[in-house]
Amino acid sequence: MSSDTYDFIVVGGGTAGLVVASRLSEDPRQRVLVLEAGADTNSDPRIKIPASWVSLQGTDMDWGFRTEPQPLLGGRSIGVSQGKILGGSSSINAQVFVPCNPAVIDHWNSSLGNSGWDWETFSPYYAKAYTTPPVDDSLAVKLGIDGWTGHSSAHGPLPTSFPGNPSHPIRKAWADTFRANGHYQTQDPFIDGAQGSFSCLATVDPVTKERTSAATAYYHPNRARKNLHVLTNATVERIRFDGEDQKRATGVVYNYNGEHREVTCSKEVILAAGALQSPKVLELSGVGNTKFLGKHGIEPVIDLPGVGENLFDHLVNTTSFGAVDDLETLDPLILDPSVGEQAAKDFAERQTGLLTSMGVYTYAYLPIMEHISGEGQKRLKKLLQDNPPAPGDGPDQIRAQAYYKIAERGLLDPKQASGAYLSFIGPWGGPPEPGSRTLTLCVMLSQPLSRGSVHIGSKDISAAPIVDPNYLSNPLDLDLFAEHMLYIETLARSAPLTDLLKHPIIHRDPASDLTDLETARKWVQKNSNSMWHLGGSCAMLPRQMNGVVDSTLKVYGTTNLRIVDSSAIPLMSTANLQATVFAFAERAADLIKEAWSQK
Ligand SMILES: Cc1cc2nc3c(=O)[nH]c(=O)nc-3n(C[C@H](O)[C@H](O)[C@H](O)COP(=O)(O)OP(=O)(O)OC[C@H]3O[C@@H](n4cnc5c(N)ncnc54)[C@H](O)[C@@H]3O)c2cc1C
Repeated sequence: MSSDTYDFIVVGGGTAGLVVASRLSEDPRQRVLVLEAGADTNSDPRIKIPASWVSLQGTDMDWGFRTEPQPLLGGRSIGVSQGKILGGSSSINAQVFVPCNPAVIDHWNSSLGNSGWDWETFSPYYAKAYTTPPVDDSLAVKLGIDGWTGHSSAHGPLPTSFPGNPSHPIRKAWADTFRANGHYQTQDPFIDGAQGSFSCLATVDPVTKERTSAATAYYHPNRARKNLHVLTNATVERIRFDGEDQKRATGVVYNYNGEHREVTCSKEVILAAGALQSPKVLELSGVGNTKFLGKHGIEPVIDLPGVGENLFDHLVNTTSFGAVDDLETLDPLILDPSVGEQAAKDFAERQTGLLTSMGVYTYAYLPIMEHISGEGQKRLKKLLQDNPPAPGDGPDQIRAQAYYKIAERGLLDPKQASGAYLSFIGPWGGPPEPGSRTLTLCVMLSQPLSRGSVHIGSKDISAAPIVDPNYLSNPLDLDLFAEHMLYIETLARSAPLTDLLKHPIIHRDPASDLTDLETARKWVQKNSNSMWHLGGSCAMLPRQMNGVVDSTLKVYGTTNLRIVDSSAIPLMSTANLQATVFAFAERAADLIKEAWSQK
């Protein structure tokens, strides 16, 4: 297809971009162009093999961004990887596929003013995106999901599976430990993922055992469509507009192999460059805080002070324990080249073995209030009361007040998850110890109150954005996180999970032996890192809260520019983000189709 005018131009062929492009191009009359800065290197074995995900960071398939030094993380600047490849971050991520808690999605509507975005409307879009793997009764017992009263039945393009060794003892031990303490999830979390433990799905094909992604599931099967054109190695520099009060996006300027090109659209420009670069494309196009743009010599087109603000992320922290000698873990894969060779052979010839595992099998969404003393509960409540948002009726204050109310109602509620726990069968963040096995327990702070920003540092398209998530800047976040980390110590001593660990318990890093709140706070600051779940930087919020897109995902002040990726998500997911991004993009595609079928 050679045409310089398309109906739709999608900026960024990542997770959300490819979902939307594939759905819009189902109608052969719609001509859809996707411009992606990365290449289609999805056949690289490092992408395909589930266990290789860690080795992708820092390669040319990762934008390799880092944060500004974070004062509350001891001044560390930490890595915030983002996929630079067709498929975006879904092609380099850790492949965990878990849903958000329904109460969080309901807040998008009830507390954040996005009419029509609640669990009832949104949850069918998870099912539209992925396919559930077949599970018979005996497999359900091994996976620890035999107590589920309901299983989701989804038939979307994205194949998923319970990855790695289905009989791995962590699954049953995890399920039985949480059954014993009353926090076992009683049905598939995609049906009503309230809280509790579960064996998690992964974007790993149940047959080939290879990674699945937006590229393999949404683009590759449809690449023969004559009306879908995907151009890789094409970096969008800015969006062009015309019109007076309401701006119309007329097309984009992009760089292809060093050459500046332009392409126009008759219907919409759809921005899907991810949480760190959708704001960048807007700012380079003159959409953002006018005063800030002026400082960089960019002529303002639309004054939208919310662009690049409200950035959120999940911090993750871990404790690695010495595991019993016969536990299957990833340590030998890293330590012993002969194990690596055998694993490669098993994977290639039989699609079995250690390489089929990304290392994460189990999750638990837990409320902290149930696990701490009355004194601890009082202290957390007081911290919340002592750190209210700034008073006032400016848009930033109204937004901060809305998030604070959500925290008041949810974060300290014993029925709602404030942390997401997971196990990793190997060392996380450090090298393995020769001759020993490791089991790591990890926590993400589900709903931090701290917010940061991401902005351009200059007009130069090739310059990295300035990323400042402002981690732990709200004092409640630090203490909540520290309390969750302390609970890891309780879990490590709870049967039958504790039977998988060596006794007396060995903490791989002595500083992770958390005895009280103060040691836990120190460990949180020293050892927390990004879980790469960035979002919120072009949030779907009312304009009175400095939102960037309305509830149809249209950028304020424009007639035909939408944002469909993680940057538009207004309140972060309970745990990992990709399932929610896939569902969000599926809904976005329906909204766009609806809008144009009415015209
Ligand atoms: C290392 C890592 C591990 C993760 N692990 C998990 C996990 O296990 N489970 C989970 O649920 N989530 C995980 N995530 C998060 C999840 O993958 C992301 O939240 C989600 O994929 C983001 O989707 P997106 O569409 O917003 O952005 P992306 O998928 O990142 O897509 C943005 C695309 O836009 C392109 N682009 C950017 N700028 C331009 C431009 N100017 N012109 C053209 N193209 C451009 C990028 O190259 C990219 O392809 C992980 C993320 C990372 C990075």
